[in-house]
This record gives sequence, structure tokens and C-alpha cells, in this order.
Amino acid sequence: MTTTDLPEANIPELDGTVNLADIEALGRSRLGRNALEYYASGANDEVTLAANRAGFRAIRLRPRVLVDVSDVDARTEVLGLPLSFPVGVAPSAFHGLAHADAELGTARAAASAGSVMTLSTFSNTPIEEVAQAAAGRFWFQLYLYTDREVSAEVVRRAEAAGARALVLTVDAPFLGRREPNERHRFALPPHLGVPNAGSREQLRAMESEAGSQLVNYFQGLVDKTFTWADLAWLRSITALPIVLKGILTAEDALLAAHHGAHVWVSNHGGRQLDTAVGSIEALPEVVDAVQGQVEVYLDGGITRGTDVLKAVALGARCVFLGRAALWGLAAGGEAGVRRTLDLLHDEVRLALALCGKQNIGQVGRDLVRL
Ligand SMILES: Cc1cc2nc3c(=O)[nH]c(=O)nc-3n(C[C@H](O)[C@H](O)[C@H](O)COP(=O)(O)O)c2cc1C
Ligand SMILES: CCCCCCCCCCC(=O)C(=O)O
Repeated sequence: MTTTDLPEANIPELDGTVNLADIEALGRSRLGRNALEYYASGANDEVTLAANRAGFRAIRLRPRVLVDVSDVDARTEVLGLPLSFPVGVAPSAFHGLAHADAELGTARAAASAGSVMTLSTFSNTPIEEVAQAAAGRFWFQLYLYTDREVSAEVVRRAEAAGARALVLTVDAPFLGRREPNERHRFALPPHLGVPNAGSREQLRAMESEAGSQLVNYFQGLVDKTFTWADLAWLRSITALPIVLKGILTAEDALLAAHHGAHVWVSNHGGRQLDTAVGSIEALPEVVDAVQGQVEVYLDGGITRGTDVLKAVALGARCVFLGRAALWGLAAGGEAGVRRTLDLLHDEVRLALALCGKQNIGQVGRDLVRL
């Protein structure tokens, strides 16, 4: 249960990393300003971005002792899929900005680590190719287009390719303002397309119509009229479990459960509504509201094994990595994402043992003091 037990990536700088902060530093050093600002930024003053991390730091653990922890097991299950530990990869757009491996690297790393990847609608790689690389370990994240038929086609493609769940992002009818990207006019390099959101030619045409601002392209594409009542339409076009990503209140969590949807607690990594509540702070009221009727997940600010345990203790079935996976990809492609997951897995097992827990099932609210 030490970093020396981990498989080597044979990338010297990567093998020298001992935690996710080291990988972040390496990943950042490999990116130019355009990509770095896109990945790192939060909205406005980045209050929520900071709150995500601060929320975890403020929670204290209540370890038990004199328990046999010689054989610690971090395995769990999400929607029936076994995971080697309760961590998946959150959807993020444009992995091609980080590394030539792009989404294929992330998918392979997640699959080989026994994790699960959520593929963004705005990936640089088509769903079908990522599905193969993910070996069945993937969920598909959906941004609903104004053109329902286009959305239905993307959903059909994801389902046919073997996605195990549909994750509808509900916190982004408009994009939050990531000011560094606005200031420097964030752009996708010409070699990258967005094949699940139209052809490269369509993208370039819409970008130029939208004054070369990708943000305008997004705003034009996404349906802002979609409400709870429209979930019935989504249900009618897919047999996949539906997960609503971007829930932060008990009221919305209850509505989600009433509509038969699982709940992903998230503030989009602090990139949407700034000063929104930190995700770990929002988790207890959401878990209390749904009372086990549906699964609850969480993302935002996860960088340590103890963060994972705190979220599980407060009722999350599993957590997801946004930027941490991107830093891994930038640091070393597939091997970098794998290193990120391996280090975190190692930390989760050590934290379990030091908390006096033999497995994830033993982790409950009594483990934390808020
Ligand atoms: C660069 C970047 C791109 C993202 N793209 C998407 C996306 O396409 N769809 C989505 O639902 N969320 C997207 N997110 C939000 C993540 O899924 C996730 O909620 C967030 O990153 C979690 O916070 P963390 O980065 O602190 O782990 C993106 C986040 C980042 C940092
Ligand atoms: C000013 C940034 C422009 C980015 C435009 C495309 C955004 C795609 C949506 C991805 C996402 O959810 C995100 O958080 O970014």
C-alpha cells in the first residue's frame, strides 16, 4: 500500500510523482496558455472552485483503532458495474488539448484501472471509438441540443456503442464566464473536431458565424427551454439509466428521484454559477432527501484518498475526477491518467486502513465530523 508498489509508466517524470499535486504540476508544465486556462479556470472570482477544496479540508475524520486491516478492499459498484474503488472520471470536453491520446487515453486508463469514464458530448473523439477503448466501462454525458432529433441521434449512438448510463448535465443552460478564456479568446486548434456535436466543417462554420467564439457556438447549440417535464421525452428515447449532473439542493434531488433519475452532486468544478455551494457541503442534504431511492455521486475538488472516503461517508456511491484526470492526461497521456487513478486507489486503501475500515461498506457518517 505504498507508491513503490504501483506499476511503472516508464515515463521518468511520471514515475517520480507521489501524489496528484505532483501530477498536476507536471501536467500544467506541458500545456500552453490556451489549454491551461481552459482546464484550470472557474467562473468569475472562482469562489466555488476554492470552496470545493476547502469543503474537504474542513471535514475531520473519526478513525477507529484495533481493527484487523490486513486485507483492505476498496471495491464498490455503480449502477451494477463493479469498480476497483469508488472513483470514476467526470466528463470534460476537448481531451485533445491535453495529449494526442485524447479521450482514447483516458478511456483505456479508466478501463485498465477498473474505473469508469464519462465521455463528454464535446469530446474530440467519436463515441464509437471511445467505447471500444473503454471496454464497456463508460457512461455518456449529454448536452441537449435545441434540435431534439440531433440529440436523439447522439443518444442512440451512445446506447448502441455500449454506454451504461446517460448523464444529463443540468447546470449549464448557458456557460459560466471563465474570464481568462474570454480575455484570450479560447479556441480549438484546427486539427481538433467535436464529432459528437457536428462535423468539423459545421463547427468551423458555426464558429465563424459566432464571431470565432466557441462560447457562442455552445450557447447556440444547447437547449435552454428543457425542464423537468421534458425528462419524459428523454426517458422515451432510451432504456439507459439517467443521471442528472449538477444537482446541489434537496429540492432538486427529490425531483430527480421522483423522475427516476440518479443524482450527481456537482457545481461543474466551479465553472458555472460562482459562489454556488461547494459540492461536499451540498452532499448531506441531497443524500437525506433521496433516502436511498436512487444512487448519489459527487464531483468537485477531489485530489486525495481521504476526500473520497469523506464523500462516501456522507453518502456518495462514488466520486468523479474532473481536472485531476486532465492533468494526468497532459502529464503522460494514457499512462498519466492511469498513474492518477493508481495513486488515488492506493491512497483510498491506506485511508480505509488508517480509519479502521476493511471495506467501503463499513464507511458511514460516523467516520466524519462536519
Ligand atoms: C476543462 C473542463 C471541461 C469540462 N467539460 C464538461 C463537459 O463537457 N460536460 C460536463 O457535464 N461537465 C464538464 N466539466 C465539469 C466536470 O464534469 C466536473 O463537474 C468538474 O470538473 C469537477 O470538478 P474538479 O475539476 O474539481 O474535479 C468540465 C470541467 C473541466 C475542468
Ligand atoms: C470560454 C470557454 C468556451 C468553451 C466553449 C465550449 C464548451 C463546451 C462545454 C464544456 C464544459 O462543460 C465546460 O465546463 O467547459
